[in-house]
Amino acid sequence: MADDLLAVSGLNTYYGGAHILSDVAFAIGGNEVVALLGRNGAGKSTTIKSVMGLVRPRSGSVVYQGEEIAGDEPYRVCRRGIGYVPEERRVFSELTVEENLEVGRRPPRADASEWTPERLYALFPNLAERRRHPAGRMSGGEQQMLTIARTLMGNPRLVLLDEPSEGIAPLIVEQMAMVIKELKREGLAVLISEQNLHFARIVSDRAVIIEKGAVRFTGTFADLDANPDIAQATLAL
Ligand SMILES: Nc1ncnc2c1ncn2[C@@H]1O[C@H](COP(=O)(O)OP(=O)(O)OP(=O)(O)O)[C@@H](O)[C@H]1O
Repeated sequence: MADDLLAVSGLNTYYGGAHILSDVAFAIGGNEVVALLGRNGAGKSTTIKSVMGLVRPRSGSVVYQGEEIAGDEPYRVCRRGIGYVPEERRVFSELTVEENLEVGRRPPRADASEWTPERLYALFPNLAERRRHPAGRMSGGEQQMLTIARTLMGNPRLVLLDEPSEGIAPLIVEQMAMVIKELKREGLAVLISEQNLHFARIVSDRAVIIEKGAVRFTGTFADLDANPDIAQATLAL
């Protein structure tokens, strides 16, 4: 659609000779939260990495704000306004929380209010308390929060979150859900890869289910509930 912020189509990605993504297609509207669901190894991370330019798709199209970006270098994709939070939390463990945030700082966008450390501390109170602590001493969930906050310091228009709730304490998962809802209120678009259907349902507008590297379902959670066989067959429930 013309008003899609991101439109992926016919995406085929290989690791060596292994054909991982087969004609993957989906779109994200300008202020939409879309959940990319699928079992372990379904191809969620590979899809996100293909959008981000971290793996180069062999064929297909990734159109962002009307421009083809498939195969662009990751730093170029980032400069266009796409923020990426990888599955493995990568904080600079020797640096403090506030120093980690500074590492992510990029110029503000003309059409949105700038993310500052103070705004981020309001959104992530745990980080505020630990702003002068080395990031490596925080819990896994707090490090995940810091990775998201650092990505927001880059003032992205679209955020790609790879399995943000994985291995995180329930209380932090709840905070994460609040954060994603806040990003939507701020006008951002979010693509979130998840195995946790419950979490995805709380935070997302729509679901895209991927199985063995191919999209099996695209629709709302109401559509998904109306077809319980799909979730049963494609998700680890
Ligand atoms: N660097 C790599 N080299 C070769 N094969 C890979 C590589 N990374 C992933 N794969 C394979 O590609 C397939 C898709 O993996 P991917 O990480 O995209 O899945 P996923 O849906 O994100 O699952 P997970 O929950 O495990 O992250 C899997 O079969 C995986 O083993």
